[in-house]
Amino acid sequence: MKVNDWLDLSVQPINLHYKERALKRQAQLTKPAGSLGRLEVMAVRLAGLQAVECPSCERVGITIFAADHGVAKQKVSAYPQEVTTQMILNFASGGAAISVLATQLGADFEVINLGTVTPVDHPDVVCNVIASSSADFTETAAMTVSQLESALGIGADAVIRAQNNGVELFIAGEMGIANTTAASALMAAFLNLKGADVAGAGTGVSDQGIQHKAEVIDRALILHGPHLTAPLEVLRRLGGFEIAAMVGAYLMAANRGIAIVVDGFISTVAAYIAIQINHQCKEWMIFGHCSPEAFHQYILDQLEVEPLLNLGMRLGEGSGAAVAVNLLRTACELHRNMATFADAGVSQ
Ligand SMILES: Cc1cc2ncn([C@H]3O[C@H](COP(=O)(O)O)[C@@H](O)[C@H]3O)c2cc1C
Ligand SMILES: O=C(O)c1cccnc1
Repeated sequence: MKVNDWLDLSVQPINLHYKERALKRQAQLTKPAGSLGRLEVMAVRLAGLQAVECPSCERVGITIFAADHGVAKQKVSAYPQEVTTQMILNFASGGAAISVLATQLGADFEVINLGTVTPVDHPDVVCNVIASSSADFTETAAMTVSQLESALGIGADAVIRAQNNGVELFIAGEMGIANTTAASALMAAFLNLKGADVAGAGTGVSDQGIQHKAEVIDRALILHGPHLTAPLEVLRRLGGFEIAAMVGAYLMAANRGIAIVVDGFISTVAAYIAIQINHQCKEWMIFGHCSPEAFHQYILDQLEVEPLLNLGMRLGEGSGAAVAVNLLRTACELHRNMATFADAGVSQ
């Protein structure tokens, strides 16, 4: 798909009939009205998304999009660039946090390498290499138009595969050393802010390191300034392959009608971009958690969404979203299995 085709991708409407039926069911369950709080809200929302009275979150699909960033050479991360490749191998061999969480959830788990400086060779890693890295956006655009199109398409294809495998809930995770700098730069461009407003600790850089990140972002904003207008052009200039793949995945999930659980800071920036392209796709997004990464809460506020969890998690990989699936499963179990007042002979 060409860049402009992404702007025309439709978003599937929510099924209001099933949402209404789920709401009526909730009213009949043996509890004071509203007493299960957001668990009720989530079950009803999922019913509208899945077009069933009793939704299910048993079939979860987790795809990790991984890529290196040219801006890493500006020393914006607490970790060296080769960690991207090392973690890809760790995802595939089961040792990463998201690998453990995916196993716990019984999720379909896929790792896609979109381009790393240190090549990856592992039978369980899907290699869709666009280039060895995105370009350093303090010097030039992070991606060419064709690289952006490839990345968006790789994300979308992952969702189509997940749907063909019967996935009910999709999580995009990311890995890419320096990607908090890219995510912060993207938000500065969208919200017309300065580096200092958006830069955070990422993997754990010092206060001085955060100041340096802010300066790197400011340099990029000056370089690309006049061109930072259309959302996909902002993404092309300041993003990265894995962030673009998440945008493509979210847009395709909304088009095909698959509920999404959004993860932390970087994923939320990708969700924000997808929403800038088509506001309706927000309906398909459940925000899993809030990361302590500076500025995550601000974006969630801008989007007027309330994440399910706030556990101080600042890992990425899709990990916060995966933990939130447990709550969604609980919401679905209660909705499906509680007795009604009539069944249990309880006075209403
Ligand atoms: C061992 C390790 C595992 C990770 N898993 C996710 N990230 C997270 O940290 C990176 C972003 O932070 P920054 O912008 O500071 O580089 C991303 O790759 C993100 O997913 C990790 C980072 C490390 C070091
Ligand atoms: O919130 C996140 O997703 C995050 C924060 C810091 C580093 N990596 C990921």
